Amino acid sequence: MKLAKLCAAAGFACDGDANVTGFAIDNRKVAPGTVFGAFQGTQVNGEDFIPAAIESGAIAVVARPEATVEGAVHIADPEPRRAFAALAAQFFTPVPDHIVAVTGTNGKTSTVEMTRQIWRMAGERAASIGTLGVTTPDESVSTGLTTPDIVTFLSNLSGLAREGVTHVAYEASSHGLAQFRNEGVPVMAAGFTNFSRDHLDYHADMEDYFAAKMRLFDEVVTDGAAAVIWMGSGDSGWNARVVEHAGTRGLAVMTVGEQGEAIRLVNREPTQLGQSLTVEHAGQERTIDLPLIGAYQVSNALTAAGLALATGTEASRVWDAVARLQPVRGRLERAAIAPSGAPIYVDYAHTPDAIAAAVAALRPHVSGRLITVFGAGGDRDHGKRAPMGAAAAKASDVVIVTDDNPRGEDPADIRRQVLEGAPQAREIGGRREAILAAIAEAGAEDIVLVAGKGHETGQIIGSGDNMRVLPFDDVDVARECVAEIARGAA
Ligand SMILES: CC(=O)N[C@H]1[C@@H](OP(=O)(O)OP(=O)(O)OC[C@H]2O[C@@H](n3ccc(=O)[nH]c3=O)[C@H](O)[C@@H]2O)O[C@H](CO)[C@@H](O)[C@@H]1O[C@H](C)C(=O)N[C@@H](C)C(=O)N[C@H](CCC(=O)O)C(=O)O
Ligand SMILES: Nc1ncnc2c1ncn2[C@@H]1O[C@H](COP(=O)(O)OP(=O)(O)OP(=O)(O)O)[C@@H](O)[C@H]1O
Ligand SMILES: N[C@H](CCC[C@H](N)C(=O)O)C(=O)O
Ligand SMILES: [Mg+2]
Repeated sequence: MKLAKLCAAAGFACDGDANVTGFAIDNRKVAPGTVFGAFQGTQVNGEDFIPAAIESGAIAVVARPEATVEGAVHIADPEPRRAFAALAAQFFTPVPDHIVAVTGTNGKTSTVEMTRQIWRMAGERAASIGTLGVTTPDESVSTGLTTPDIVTFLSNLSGLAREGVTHVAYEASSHGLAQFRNEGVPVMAAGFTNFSRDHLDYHADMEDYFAAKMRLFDEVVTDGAAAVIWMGSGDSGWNARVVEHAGTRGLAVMTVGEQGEAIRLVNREPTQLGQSLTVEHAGQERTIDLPLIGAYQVSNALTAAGLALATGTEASRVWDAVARLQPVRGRLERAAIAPSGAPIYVDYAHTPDAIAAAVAALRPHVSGRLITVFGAGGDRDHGKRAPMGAAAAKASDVVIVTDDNPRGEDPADIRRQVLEGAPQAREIGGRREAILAAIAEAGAEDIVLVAGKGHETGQIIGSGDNMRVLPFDDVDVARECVAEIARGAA
């Protein structure tokens, strides 16, 4: 496509009859004919790479008006990331017809994954994009980030459309929203799970973090899109504020939950293998046996149901699918059974709220003690560490504080900060040793919860040039520890 035509389609004025061959935000990925996005980042200023990008064949550079661009067209915009997204979206077409996005502090991955499952069971060709990577009807590929960079995101979407995928649910992280990493495509429904402390290393405060998430409703979704918003019984006022944002934008608001109007959770009874839900939708009350444990998965499943309904999936098919949902990898996943008989669960809880939710999910199933093993990630929000400790200590019987991706920090320092919230907890630095100790001590009536890493397959040690990722998968390690204890006992 010619540059001028692309600009016009995106609402920019620019000259150029050169053919655009691609888009890049890293000068090392520029090939002849590329449009280069030069952004000021947290590590370096992308504008410093403009000459190198032009040297490699960039025909146009999207950058702030004050940046210097010589030898290529300067597409100047005070918000170059947004402008770049708008342009690139004209290039990577077509995209699937039914795109929905989910934001919130916890539950995004679970909700997009469940939305994908519901669509698939209803007979659609569906995919999801998020922390677990890109999951299509045929395969799953990791991207390394929850919300990939804009070029990867848009090229994935057009690639999915080429493969015949018609329905996509993607996870919109606050980083992704703040950096315009997921713009330009028609989003027909947006979901909101919940809001609580996280990422205050990146966002100035809770209001700033919330404002990043609200861009999804204020700006990213198409006019008239649906807004599927969880409204639980114990929610903080944040969810009501999302309803206000959606209303102001004129979106079709669907509230879901105990306080929901479109989908109302009337009752929830834990059963041995899941929970029995009474749900009211479109004037009809239904009982659904959800084959998953934990109140938090009910929120995610019903939000996913709302998104599927908002994209036109027939109600009876949606509710049938909810009753057949498969567990999401690393979210209350039962990894193994200890030789004593105690089940060992792996969960991705890495915020104070998520730890509280994971512990609460298991509590009704424990007749003995709940033994919780977890740590906090390095080079991330320090202020969430003590509250994570407190959340674990409040509702567990035994807490073991260990390591979780120390990155560039001293792991002992991170543990000390977590222990400030859980002074009675035990400290065992090595994650394998901690998991082994928990399983070894668990009796037949106990449950072990290993929180924080979920589906992750590595422990990140060091940063910058010294960063190493040591293979580490909580599910595998739990199984190995069980085998080791069984061997020792034999
Ligand atoms: C803090 C953060 O979000 N950083 C992300 C951001 O980097 P940045 O824009 O600050 O980039 P930078 O490294 O300063 O470089 C500035 C610009 O110069 C360019 N550059 C740089 C070097 C060079 O030689 N040439 C060049 O052109 C870069 O491509 C970039 O465009 O954009 C990059 C490209 O999209 C991301 O890879 C990078 O993620 C880093 C690795 C990261 O760890 N991000 C985490 C915190 C993150 O995004 N997490 C969220 C939230 C998870 C959740 O809660 O679900 C996620 O969505 O994954
Ligand atoms: N609706 C919810 N309410 C409270 N806690 C939840 C909810 N859903 C998930 N959690 C907790 O958060 C953890 C992470 O869930 P999930 O991966 O779905 O969230 P996420 O928003 O994608 O997280 P991330 O921001 O890291 O990508 C779960 O393992 C669970 O402990
Ligand atoms: N085990 C992880 C979870 C990280 C979740 C991710 N979404 C983030 O905060 O970037 C850690 O703290 O390292
Ligand atoms: Mg996620």
